[in-house]
Amino acid sequence: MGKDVKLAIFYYSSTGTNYKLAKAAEEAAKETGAEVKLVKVPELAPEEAINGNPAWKAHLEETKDVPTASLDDLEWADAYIFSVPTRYGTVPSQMKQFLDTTGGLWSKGKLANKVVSAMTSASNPHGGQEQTILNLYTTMFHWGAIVAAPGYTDESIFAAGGNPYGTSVTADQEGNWKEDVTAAVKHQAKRTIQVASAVKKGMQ
Ligand SMILES: Cc1cc2nc3c(=O)[nH]c(=O)nc-3n(C[C@H](O)[C@H](O)[C@H](O)COP(=O)(O)O)c2cc1C
Repeated sequence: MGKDVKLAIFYYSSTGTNYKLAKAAEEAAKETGAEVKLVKVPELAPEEAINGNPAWKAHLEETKDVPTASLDDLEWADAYIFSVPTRYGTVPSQMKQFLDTTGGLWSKGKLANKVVSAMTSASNPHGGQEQTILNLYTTMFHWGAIVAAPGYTDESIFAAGGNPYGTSVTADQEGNWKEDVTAAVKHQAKRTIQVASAVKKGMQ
């Protein structure tokens, strides 16, 4: 189903939850036969903030070999999945900084018709997950990308807390998930690829 699709998964994670979400999406995407890249956006926080949180420091060390996102990844892929933690109900500055470097691609129309969806995590069940995903999608609307939100297109979405905008998980301080959202992530990844494949064929 996805053999004709190139997917880039862009994530930011301080303590590992969004890395885990991104990895689950990567696994599902590979099952479709799609060509998949998993990339992290650069860390921007000062050393003292990172060193003050052992989980943050450990996660950065654990993922030091994950390739760093580039504008070429945006141009290369037909479809994107974004995964970011909720920060005061919105997108972390690390991801925003990456998005704010896309003006050159945008002005050449290179981001139009890319198929995208997004995921997030937060500490509280109503901590701003939906808002974060919608804020992320605002940029994608400006790109002329096609947002392939999961809606309620699969049973797994209900078991994952029922966020139709994109999979979200509530995670405690230790990173334990309050809901098992793996099936919803996998459905979302496959659906993003399925829509991307249809768009790509339709545009040819
Ligand atoms: C600066 C900051 C702001 C945050 N804002 C929220 C928030 O508005 N609502 C919420 O429920 N959790 C909030 N959190 C918690 C994170 O969303 C949560 O720890 C996230 O799941 C971590 O993801 P990660 O492990 O991928 O970094 C915040 C955390 C930080 C450090």
